[in-house]
Amino acid sequence: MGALRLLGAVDEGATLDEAAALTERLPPPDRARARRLALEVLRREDRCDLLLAPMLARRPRPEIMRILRLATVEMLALAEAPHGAVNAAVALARASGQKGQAAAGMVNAVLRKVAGAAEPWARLSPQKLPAWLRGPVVAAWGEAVAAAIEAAHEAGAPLDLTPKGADCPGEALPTGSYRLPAGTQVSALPGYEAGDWWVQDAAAALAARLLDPRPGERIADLCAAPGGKTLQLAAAGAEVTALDISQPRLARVAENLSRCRLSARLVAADALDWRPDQPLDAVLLDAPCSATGTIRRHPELPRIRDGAGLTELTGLQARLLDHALTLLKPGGRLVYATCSLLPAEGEEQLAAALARHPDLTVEPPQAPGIEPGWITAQGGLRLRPDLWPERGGMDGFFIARLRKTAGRT
Ligand SMILES: C[S@@+](CC[C@H](N)C(=O)[O-])C[C@H]1O[C@@H](n2cnc3c(N)ncnc32)[C@H](O)[C@@H]1O
Repeated sequence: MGALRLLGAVDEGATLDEAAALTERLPPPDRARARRLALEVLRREDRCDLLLAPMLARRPRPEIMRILRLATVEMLALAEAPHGAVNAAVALARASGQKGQAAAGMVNAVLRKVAGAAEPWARLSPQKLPAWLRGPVVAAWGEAVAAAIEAAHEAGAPLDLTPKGADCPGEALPTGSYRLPAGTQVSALPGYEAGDWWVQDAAAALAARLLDPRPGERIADLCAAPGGKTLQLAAAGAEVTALDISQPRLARVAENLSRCRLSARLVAADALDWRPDQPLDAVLLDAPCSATGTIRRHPELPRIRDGAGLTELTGLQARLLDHALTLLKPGGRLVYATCSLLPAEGEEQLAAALARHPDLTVEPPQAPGIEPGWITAQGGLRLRPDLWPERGGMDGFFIARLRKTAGRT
């Protein structure tokens, strides 16, 4: 029932995080299962619809369609017992208002067919990216990479941790993050209370690693919330100013710093209006973006976004980058990052910044575990969900380390 509420809210345009209040009253294990099921369905909606279409005389109303998809995913993707999934779906259909009684018979008949459809299900391809995103991805890396990204999106994301010091649960990754299976209960892991680590995707953790913060350096994290990168900078001993335009989101940075027993100066402000008292050694600019690199964790994103507003976003990214450069001392360094699969927010931003600022140079990404194939011709780092397939992938990111070589950029 909880998963259906979440899926209904996404159909209305909400993100899963925004819809979370709908399951707030459920006991924690039920709430976790509702979210997990909703994620698994959202990763396979198109696949469900393709399988179901020939089994349906006509497309049922949205609520019944959601019940059918949920039971299909339970049986065919999660290998749950058919009789339990079918009975639960029939009960949900019955409970769904006056027309539910009539729909219950159809739901029962269709799901019995679905239970025997493992072979056609396995032949269906993973859900395609929406056209506004697929076009630029295919143009940049080709059809095979787009298909591999789609497969990675369907597979979902493991849980990655960044260690504060040496101790961290999970399997060590070459880049310094630690990996645990998806669905691991974070608060039950050793070191949670002590703040020995924090949750952060392995790709996201590379932005601060490329900046290579040193003890005592004055560094600003200009778009800091919820704070994963601020924690990395503070753990390295830098004197960090963590800035975010959103006060509520900045409160999450404060919580995360407090759990990990780290400190930073917090500033709620528009980065475009902010200046430090003295020029900075380094700036981390993890700019607001389409977040299309995080679809493994937010599979509803392609459903509720249509690519509108991208021009405004890329304009803001360029203005933030230009402003960030003015905050650096001569010779200072800046890492620009976006969790995006769109070259317009990554490779093209870097090219445009280099054209606008002749005394800006790109420094090759240097950090343990970086593979040569991830480095672009211009010296940026292009990370995609289809990389590390044998390890469980990573989020999509573009990261570039820049050096301001002279006084003026
Ligand atoms: C990609 S998220 C940052 C994630 C963060 N760096 C981390 O690692 O946890 C982008 C952040 O930029 C903030 N933001 C957007 N526009 C901003 C602006 N003009 N000035 C400062 N922060 C801004 C948003 O509130 C959001 O928290």
